[in-house]
Amino acid sequence: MSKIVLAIGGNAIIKEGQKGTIEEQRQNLLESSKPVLDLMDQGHTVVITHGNGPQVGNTLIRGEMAKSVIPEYPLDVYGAETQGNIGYLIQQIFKNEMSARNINKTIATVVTQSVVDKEDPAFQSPTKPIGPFYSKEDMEKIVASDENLTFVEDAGRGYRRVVASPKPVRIVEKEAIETLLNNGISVISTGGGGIPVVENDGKIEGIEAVIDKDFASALLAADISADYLFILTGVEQVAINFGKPNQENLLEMTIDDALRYLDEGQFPKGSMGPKIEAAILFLQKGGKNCIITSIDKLQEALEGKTGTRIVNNK
Ligand SMILES: Nc1ncnc2c1ncn2[C@@H]1O[C@H](COP(=O)(O)OP(=O)(O)O)[C@@H](O)[C@H]1O
Ligand SMILES: NC(=O)OP(=O)(O)O
Repeated sequence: MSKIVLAIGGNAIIKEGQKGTIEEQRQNLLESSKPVLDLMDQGHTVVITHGNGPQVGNTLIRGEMAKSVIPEYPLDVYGAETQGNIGYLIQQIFKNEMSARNINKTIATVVTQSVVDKEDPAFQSPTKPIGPFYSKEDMEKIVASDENLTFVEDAGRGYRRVVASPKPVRIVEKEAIETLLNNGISVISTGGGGIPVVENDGKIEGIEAVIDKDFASALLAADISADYLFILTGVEQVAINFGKPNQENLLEMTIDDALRYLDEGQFPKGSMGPKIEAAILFLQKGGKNCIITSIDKLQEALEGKTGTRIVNNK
């Protein structure tokens, strides 16, 4: 049986066009839970990590809009809020579904911190899209009212606010996660890439950013010697010439292929790019199997029938 890290995108929990109500998120997570429960049922050890881009952006807006009556919090604390919120939904849905399917397992969420380098150049140039998608017109109105805000066009889906996204260098709760796994407990962790923290004089403290959950998941998967890292997103396979008439879906890609396609601009920075870079990171840290696919194709991808497997050079 395998140890499998499953990284679920924030955009799979709040889908394009949805407002992000709790009912919508519950329904999306319930649908996502079924293929994951199948893996647990087969005896695999599962770690679920998840994105928080839409959720942390919404929480930030909530804080900004309410600031005349209650204090605003820093972005790392909002990240922690989303870990609790999403972890709660996932563990409740999984617990209920496990009971219904007679899967005798325990699942728990670990509030997880990821150490970043305070000198990371990413603090000087925000790249991580968070929160809702805006039309160009609405985005321009927001920028006119607050010129400190930066937006980018996100993979043809509209404009989103961007914040700094430094690279994770260490998962603080790694040992706690391993201990739970070694005792047969399924774990939800590293939500939103982990709460960003920096080390100062031997102490850790929060810093305002949103970490890419695919990088943090790759780091965690390597740290715990996972057999598989699955990066689960909105497409069944990675493609070259994505969205064009000559689109070609890829079943397998070596590190060298991936680097060449990245150079060619086949994988945009705000969407597929970080996933490919995270896959390379996992392999370079000794990982063997990284597969990018959609959650409904999990089983077929594990069997090698679909998904895109990123592999070491041959
Ligand atoms: N070359 C590509 N191949 C496949 N999908 C791509 C490619 N380039 C961009 N995409 C888009 O990137 C999306 C994944 O990024 P995103 O939605 O930001 O991730 P997440 O699922 O983590 O929220 C895919 O669903 C697809 O729409
Ligand atoms: N933190 C993070 O990577 O979130 P998304 O997957 O929602 O972009």
